[in-house]
Amino acid sequence: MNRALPLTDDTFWVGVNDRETELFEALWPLAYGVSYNAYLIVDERVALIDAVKGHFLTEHLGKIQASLPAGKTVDYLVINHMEPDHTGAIQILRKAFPHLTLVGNKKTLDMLAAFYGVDQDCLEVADGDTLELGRHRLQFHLTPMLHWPETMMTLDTTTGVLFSGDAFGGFGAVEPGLFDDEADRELMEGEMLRYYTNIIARYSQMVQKGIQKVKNLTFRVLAPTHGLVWRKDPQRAISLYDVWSRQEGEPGVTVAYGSMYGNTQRLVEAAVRALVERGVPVAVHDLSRTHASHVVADIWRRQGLLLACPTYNTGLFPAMDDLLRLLENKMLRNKQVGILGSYAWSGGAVKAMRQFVDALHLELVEPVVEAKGAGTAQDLERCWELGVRLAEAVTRND
Ligand SMILES: Cc1cc2nc3c(=O)[nH]c(=O)nc-3n(C[C@H](O)[C@H](O)[C@H](O)COP(=O)(O)O)c2cc1C
Repeated sequence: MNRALPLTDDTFWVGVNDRETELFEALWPLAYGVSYNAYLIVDERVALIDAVKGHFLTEHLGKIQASLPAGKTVDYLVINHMEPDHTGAIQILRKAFPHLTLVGNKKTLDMLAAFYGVDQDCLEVADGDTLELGRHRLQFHLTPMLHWPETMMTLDTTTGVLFSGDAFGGFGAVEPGLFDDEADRELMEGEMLRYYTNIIARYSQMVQKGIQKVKNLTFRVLAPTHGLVWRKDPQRAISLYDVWSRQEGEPGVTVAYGSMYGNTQRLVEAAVRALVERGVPVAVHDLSRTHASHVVADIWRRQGLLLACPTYNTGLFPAMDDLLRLLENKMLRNKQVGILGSYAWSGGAVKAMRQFVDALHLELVEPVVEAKGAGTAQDLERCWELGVRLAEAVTRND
């Protein structure tokens, strides 16, 4: 989208779509791109709410200039979040708008100095402070760890637009629709879950605190720094983040497995068959083929988890090791977990998966199956039984 889009009479989306970056944070694939949302409020004094990744400055500046009435400049840049995908263009923006004042809280200003050597023309704000632009009144709400320590939200109390920073954001470029009522909601909500699980999930408790804070605010449009702007149903975005941060899964099972030569895969198939025959929704991911960003999102979505891999050099198959470290870092909770593994002499993978389940206080669903090589008929029977038990576990509260 190469033009600014209005949210209200005098508030414009001046963000950009990024379809060039392959990996967000050099880690997470962007199959549908990502947007860096920035907003311009044109009043007696003009405020830019957040900016974009430095690489996209030309397009961003073009949109700002197209929205600025003749003779006006940008007076304030409100920094809700310091991550460089929103601040990378700050030094050039300061040159383009020489009277620009940078608005942030104490932690923002500390990071501004550290990231860009900027300590002039800054306005420090605290929780609840306001800034008058003329007709518009901005109110700042600190929301630490959503998703960095300095993150805050800015509420325009005049128009009821809540600029929420990374909170309630999602992956996915907004070219096919900036607003929730014009976009492919299913696709964008899937990308939102992937954003949540990959970027925000570790701070789920802080998300809960943020949601409590947001519930006390009066607003009608929710405008995050990535993904859709919610003007029709902002509560939908909040309820999605609410469910994800409480780690309430749907009644289904995500299977994450690794297998070099097919032995573990056969064990998995027996368990999956039992689940499918009981009508339990199952998503199966071969960790050697599917990027962890998708696997983690699916794990978050469902109540049940089946982990399966062979022993590799006395421990976990490396792709499983990576996945478990990620889940540990994201503080996975509230899952019912089954474990399967294959080995040839010492074993080790099953023990490590068990330790993971114990360390995260997840619920282990028995039987745990550790088969030697291809496994016996009894091993396959036990895998089937595990599938039955998992099905019971994830549907017992239905
Ligand atoms: C590189 C490599 C390392 C392995 N290390 C171990 C090991 O330390 N201990 C063990 O019991 N089995 C080990 N195995 C054997 C596998 O765990 C076993 O063959 C298993 O059945 C393979 O399952 P898969 O067909 O699902 O890949 C290793 C196999 C490979 C290829």
